Amino acid sequence: MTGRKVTIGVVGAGAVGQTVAMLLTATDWCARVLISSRTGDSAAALVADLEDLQQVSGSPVRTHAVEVADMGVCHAIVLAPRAAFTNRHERDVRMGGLAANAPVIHTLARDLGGYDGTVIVVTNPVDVLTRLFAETSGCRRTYGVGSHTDSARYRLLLAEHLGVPVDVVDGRVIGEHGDQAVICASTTRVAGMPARVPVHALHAALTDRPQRITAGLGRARAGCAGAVLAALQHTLGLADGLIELSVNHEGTWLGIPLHFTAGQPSVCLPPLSPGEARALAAARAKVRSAYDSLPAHLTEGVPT
Ligand SMILES: NC(=O)c1ccc[n+]([C@@H]2O[C@H](COP(=O)([O-])OP(=O)(O)OC[C@H]3O[C@@H](n4cnc5c(N)ncnc54)[C@H](O)[C@@H]3O)[C@@H](O)[C@H]2O)c1
Repeated sequence: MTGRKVTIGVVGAGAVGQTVAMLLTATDWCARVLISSRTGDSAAALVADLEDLQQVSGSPVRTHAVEVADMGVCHAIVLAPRAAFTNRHERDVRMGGLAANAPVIHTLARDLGGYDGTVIVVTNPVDVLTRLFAETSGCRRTYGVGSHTDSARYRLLLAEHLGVPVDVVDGRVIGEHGDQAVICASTTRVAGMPARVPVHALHAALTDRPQRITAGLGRARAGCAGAVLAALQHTLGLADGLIELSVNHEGTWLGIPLHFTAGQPSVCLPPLSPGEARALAAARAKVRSAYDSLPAHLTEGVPT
C-alpha cells in the first residue's frame, strides 16, 4: 500500500482517540480518519477540532464523524472506548476496567462481525479485551497494543539506570500489559553485550510510570498513541520489523514480539530463562482466569 490511501476508524473520542487522530493527521500515508464515540457530539467536536488543525497545518487528511456500522470501509479500526466508571484498583489498575469495559468491547465486536480489515484494541485490560473482541467478532486480524509501550519504557528506564544512550539498548517486555509483564532480561543487550538488569526495580518502575503520568495529566495518552501508529504501520504493511502486540499465543492473548513483513506477522519469541518462562506462564494463567471470569453471555457460543 503506497501513497496516501489509508482510511482509519477510531472508536472513542477520549484522550487516546484524540491523540491517535492527531498523529494520523500528521502522517504522509493516511487519507481519512472516521471517528465514532459514545455520543455523536464528542465525535463531531473532535472532527471540528481536527479540521482546525488540518487547516492550520496544511494537512490533506480528512476526518468525519460516523457510526461504527459505517466503518466497514476502513483499512483498520482502532478501538479506544472507555466505559464511564471509577477505577478503585490501587494495584493491577488496568484489570480494574474489566467489568465495565468488557460489555462495550463485546457490543463493538458484534457490530463489527464480518469486518475483514485490521483491528487494534487499546481498551484495558487490553490482553483480555483483545481476546474478547477477536473471538466474538471473528476478525482474524485483531491485535492489542500495550507491550510495545512497555518495551519502549523498559529501554528508556534501563538506559537511564546504566547511564547509556537509549539507542544502544535492545530488549523487550512481553506477556500481560499489566502487573504480570515479563521483562526479557536474559536476552537484553546493551551495545551488543549482555546486561546486568535490575529486574525487580525496573518492573516496579514500569508499573509506576503510567500511574505517575495519569496522576499528573489525568490520562496517559502519547506513548500509547505512538504505539497504535506503529501497530497500524506494521499490520497494514507500511513498515516491516519487530513489534510487541497482544495476539493469541498458545490459547491466551498476550503481548508477543511479532516480526511483520508486508503486513504478515511471524512470532519471534526470544529464548526465555527458566524464571522468565515461569513469569510468562503466570501471566498466561492470570489473563486466562480474567477472561474466564467474564459473565457467560459475553463469552459463550463463540469460537475458541
Ligand atoms: N493499551 C494501552 O497501552 C493503553 C494506554 C492508555 C489507555 N488505554 C486504555 O484505553 C481506553 C481509553 O482511554 P482514554 O484515556 O482515551 O479514555 P477516555 O475516558 O478519555 O475516553 C474514552 C472515550 O470512549 C468513549 N466511549 C465510551 N463508550 C463508548 C462506546 N460504547 N462506543 C464508542 N465510544 C465510547 C467515551 O465517550 C470517551 O470519548 C481505556 O480503557 C484506557 O485504560 C490503554
